[in-house]
Parts: sequence; C-alpha cells; structure tokens
Amino acid sequence: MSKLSQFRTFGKKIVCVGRNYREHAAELGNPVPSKPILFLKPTSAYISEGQAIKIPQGCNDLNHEVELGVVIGSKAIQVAPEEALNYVGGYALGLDMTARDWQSEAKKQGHPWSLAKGFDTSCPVSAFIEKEKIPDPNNIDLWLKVNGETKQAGNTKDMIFSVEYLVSYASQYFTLEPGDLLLTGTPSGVSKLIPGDIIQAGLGNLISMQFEVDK
Ligand SMILES: CC(=O)CC(=O)C(=O)O
Ligand SMILES: [Mg+2]
Repeated sequence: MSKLSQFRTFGKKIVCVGRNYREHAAELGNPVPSKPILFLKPTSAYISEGQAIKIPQGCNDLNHEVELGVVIGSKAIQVAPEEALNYVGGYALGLDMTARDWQSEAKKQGHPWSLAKGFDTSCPVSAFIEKEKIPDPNNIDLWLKVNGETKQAGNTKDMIFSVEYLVSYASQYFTLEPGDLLLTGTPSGVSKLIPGDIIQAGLGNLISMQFEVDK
C-alpha cells in the first residue's frame, strides 16, 4: 500500500451516494434505501473556488447538496468495511449540484440521472483535507448557506451508511483508484438557486469554500 500520508491530490472519478440521510430522503418524498444508491459524475464536473457554477441550459430548478467527500488514497478492490479506512487518503468538501427538475423527470421515466447530476460544473470541491484532520469521518458537521442564510446544517453521524460501509460497498463493483472522490450524500435543506446566488459551505471548523452561481 502506498504511503497515504503523502497523498495530496484528487480529481479522478466521482462516485456519489444518494439518499444517505433519512431527512433528505423524506424531504423529496423518497423511500429510505436498504442498500447504498450509487451514481457517477464525469471528471468534467469538477470546479474549484474561483470558478462559477453554471445553470445548465433548460434547467429550471438547480439545487445545492453539500456532502462530505472521501478521497481514495490507494487502489481498493472488494475491500471489507473493517479495512476500508486504510484506503482513504483524505477528505474534501463537495457540492453535488443537481438539476432537480431533470432528476424528477428522469425518476418518473425510469431514466438515468446522468444529465441531472453530471453536467459541467456540477461538482464544486474544496481543497484537499489531510486524513489526520478528520479522525472520525462519521461525526463531522457540514453546513451550507445561500446569500448568508443557512440552508443545510447536518452531521455525518446521521448518515444511514457509514464511510467504511460506503467505501467497501462501492469497491465491490468499481475499482476505487487513488484520486477518486466518493461523495457521501446530503443532509436535508436542499433548495433552488438562481443566477448570482452566493453559496458558502463548510466542514466543521476545518474548511470553508464559496462559489457563485453564474449570472
Ligand atoms: C435524491 C438525490 O439527489 C440523491 C442525492 O444525491 C443525495 O445526496 O441524497
Ligand atoms: Mg447528493
């Protein structure tokens, strides 16, 4: 195994978990899942601070979803939950930007969520966070404000599936590689954004970030 403490970067595939908080599943009228719901975003979805979030053409209900991101540090293939944290290289804060109107339509039609979740700029991320700075990823606050008003305030202790379980589960199906990002699902409070909105989000007192929705 590589030296995880030397791992500093990310930017490869984005594996996302859906409905990992009961209150978020409830606010969208979705059932609580019995196993993790996984979907992917393309690497073209990444943006970092200083870049604007673009509302994709034709979307009328762009939502924010603040999420703990787990950065994979070494190749993980079918790892057990007990071993899973050994494959984590660090963390990041991520936004799973969602075209909610497109997602609702896709759900009705039984179609994939790729456009609703994977459009350009749909994955704003913070800087890399050292693994040692988050001794317990299953108990950390995450928050999001829009134009200074708190919209989301949660804690990863309310996740249905733990970080260990999610890394293990995803690794049963996808080889997780160094630099991959696992977004662990959003707490409740998602809301509609409009051009010019300023999003601020943070992970405990560790890190915060700001993104503007393109005017
Ligand atoms: C309903 C969703 O959009 C699922 C999702 O991404 C989540 O974080 O939960
Ligand atoms: Mg999400």
